[in-house]
Amino acid sequence: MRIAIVTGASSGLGREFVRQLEHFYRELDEIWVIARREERLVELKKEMKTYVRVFAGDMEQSLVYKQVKNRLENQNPDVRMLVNAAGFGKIGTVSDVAQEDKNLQLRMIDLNCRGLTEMTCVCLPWMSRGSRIVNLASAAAFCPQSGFAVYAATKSYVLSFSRGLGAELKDKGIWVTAVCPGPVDTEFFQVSGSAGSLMKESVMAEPYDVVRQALLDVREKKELSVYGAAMKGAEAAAKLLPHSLVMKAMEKWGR
Ligand SMILES: NC(=O)C1=CN([C@@H]2O[C@H](COP(=O)(O)OP(=O)(O)OC[C@H]3O[C@@H](n4cnc5c(N)ncnc54)[C@H](OP(=O)(O)O)[C@@H]3O)[C@@H](O)[C@H]2O)C=CC1
Ligand SMILES: N[C@@H](C=O)C(=O)O
Repeated sequence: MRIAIVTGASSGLGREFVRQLEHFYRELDEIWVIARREERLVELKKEMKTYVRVFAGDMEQSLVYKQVKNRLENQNPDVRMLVNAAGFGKIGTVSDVAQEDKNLQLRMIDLNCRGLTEMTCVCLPWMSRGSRIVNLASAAAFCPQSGFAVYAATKSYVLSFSRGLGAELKDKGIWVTAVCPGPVDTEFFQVSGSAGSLMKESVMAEPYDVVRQALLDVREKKELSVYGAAMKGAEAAAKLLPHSLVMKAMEKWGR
């Protein structure tokens, strides 16, 4: 049995991956979806032609990883693709965010870094030649960001982890792609707080376009998927210019 597993499938980019996977990978027998909001996952299941198996659980807790692992052990499927999309951010200085909720940034690190790593480790034994791992990093991974410091750091982790893991798995024929979008019009900003800058609003992308580009890049075994000219420019700027300069520009126009 060939399956794909998608975390963060109840909204935004994760949900869009599930929708488009059906068209990109017609040979899939099942898609396993993970998020806390079960009713959203059930809605998604109803609209899909492919069988969707729902795992409703909090990836900050251990139970859902055990449930996925048990199911993998029982069914012994071939995991053709893992999409790690579950994640969140919070706009604000480190001390402001901590004052509002002292655990929030620690939870962010837990989900964005530990959760993504744990789900990858759970799935890896069931992956084989040609399987893909797709990790949702962000353009925020390219350079530190004041006013979004913990989030940007978690996404740098995701980018670095994806590259290192990709190098480890190359000989096994398992390909890892880090997806690094700029702002995308999802519920992300309801959680993080408003994007609130003209610059961000002007480059806001649609989930459909970002995911379509990502799946094309995944097909081509690209290490990185960066959607749109603006974010390609941001990636180049972060490579070529001192980060202190990029950070100043971001502070002036970015938020
Ligand atoms: N939108 C943007 O501008 C960008 C987003 N990204 C990244 O893309 C990924 C997807 O974000 P996006 O789709 O935009 O945002 P959404 O807020 O729309 O989706 C986030 C998803 O993560 C799930 N999630 C959140 N917390 C948990 C948890 N504790 N356990 C299980 N699932 C959880 C949510 O499901 P539920 O609440 O039901 O649990 C939801 O399905 C994130 O990693 C984000 O950092 C990267 C660049 C840009
Ligand atoms: N890229 C977005 C988050 O990851 C943002 O710029 O807010």
